Amino acid sequence: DTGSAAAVPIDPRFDIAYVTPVTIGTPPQTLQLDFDTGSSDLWVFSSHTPTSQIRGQEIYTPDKSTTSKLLDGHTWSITYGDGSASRGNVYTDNFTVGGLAVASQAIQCAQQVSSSFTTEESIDGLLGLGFSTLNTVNPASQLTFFDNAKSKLGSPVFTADLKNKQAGTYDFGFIDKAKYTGEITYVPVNPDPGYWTFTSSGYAVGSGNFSGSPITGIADTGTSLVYLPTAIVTAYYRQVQGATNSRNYGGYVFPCSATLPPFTFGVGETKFTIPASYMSYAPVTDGSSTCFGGLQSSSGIGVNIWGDVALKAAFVVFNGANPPTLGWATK
Ligand SMILES: CC(C)(C)S(=O)(=O)N[C@@H](Cc1ccccc1)C(=O)N[C@@H](Cc1c[nH]c[nH+]1)C(=O)N[C@@H](CC1CCCCC1)C(O)(O)C(F)(F)C(=O)NCCN1CCOCC1
Repeated sequence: DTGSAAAVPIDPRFDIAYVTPVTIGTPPQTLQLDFDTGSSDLWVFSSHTPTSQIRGQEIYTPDKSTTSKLLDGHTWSITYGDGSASRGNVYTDNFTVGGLAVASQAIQCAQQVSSSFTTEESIDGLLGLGFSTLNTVNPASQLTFFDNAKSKLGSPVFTADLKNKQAGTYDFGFIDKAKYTGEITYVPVNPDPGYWTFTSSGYAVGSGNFSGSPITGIADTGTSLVYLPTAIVTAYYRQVQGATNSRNYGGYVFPCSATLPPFTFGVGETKFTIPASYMSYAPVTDGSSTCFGGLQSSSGIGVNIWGDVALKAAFVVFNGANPPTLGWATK
């Protein structure tokens, strides 16, 4: 079997996140989930979420599904890097993504979500595509959709083709040659503690020389920006007139009128260039002439993160074979 579904930016102005339609239960209930390779919980706004915490999101109502089953005594609780959090109980039910079906997928129903989830009306929940070791369900951790689907897939892979300010695609079980150019460069993945961790072969700022220093980080579709070591980030913003590291805004900002250099990163012998237009994330507040950079320092995070700003510049194969690998191709 295979599956293919659109990854739609939640905001047409800047790519903060992407959502993908999924169906849950019988008859099918459609929700828009944020596919996140940086976590491994599949959780949804639900009939168990207090109405005071719901603001326009679609919800999953297990009682309306003839195939839902309560996973008795199981609970979950997750906190993300940006401090947002959610927790609740667990059902199993039929689940499909782009025509690919899993019979009894663990569906984590939110009984509590933090305010940043309530205010993000376009996200009805998350679909974790990290390794199942990161799943937070107690007393028995649950498998991700990808791990449940793997045995039905022609090839144990999913691919991310995220795009700038337009809909991209998540494919499951096959690699679409029409979505990339040249050859796919595969690199090893360290699946501990549960992220798609790989090592980039180096970077260049603008037309500067390529520095071949290895950068270990995670490929994370659920993170908007790129977070790299401070030395790389300061080298980049040294080339941006008026750039400063703002404590007030929590990162590098610059005049929106500034000329930005592109940023190149290596995977094996292949070079990927993030165009300057991706490197300006958004005005710090609506209408401001100060813009927040798409490249920020990872020093406060503890891990380097290749988020959407970088992933949009490539076609990425998440190969769930044993051992897992990551494939990168230009497009
Ligand atoms: C708007 C912005 C300034 C660019 S932002 O940084 O706030 N963007 C958010 C994503 C977002 C989307 C839509 C609306 C609002 C926010 C962002 O990039 N958040 C990262 C920031 C970060 C990462 N690290 C440090 N800071 C994050 O938490 N991403 C997680 C998924 C997000 C969570 C909020 C809602 C959207 C999806 C993540 O899963 O990708 C993660 F990997 F960063 C993470 O936190 N993974 C949780 C890993 N745990 C380990 C223990 O076991 C359980 C799982």
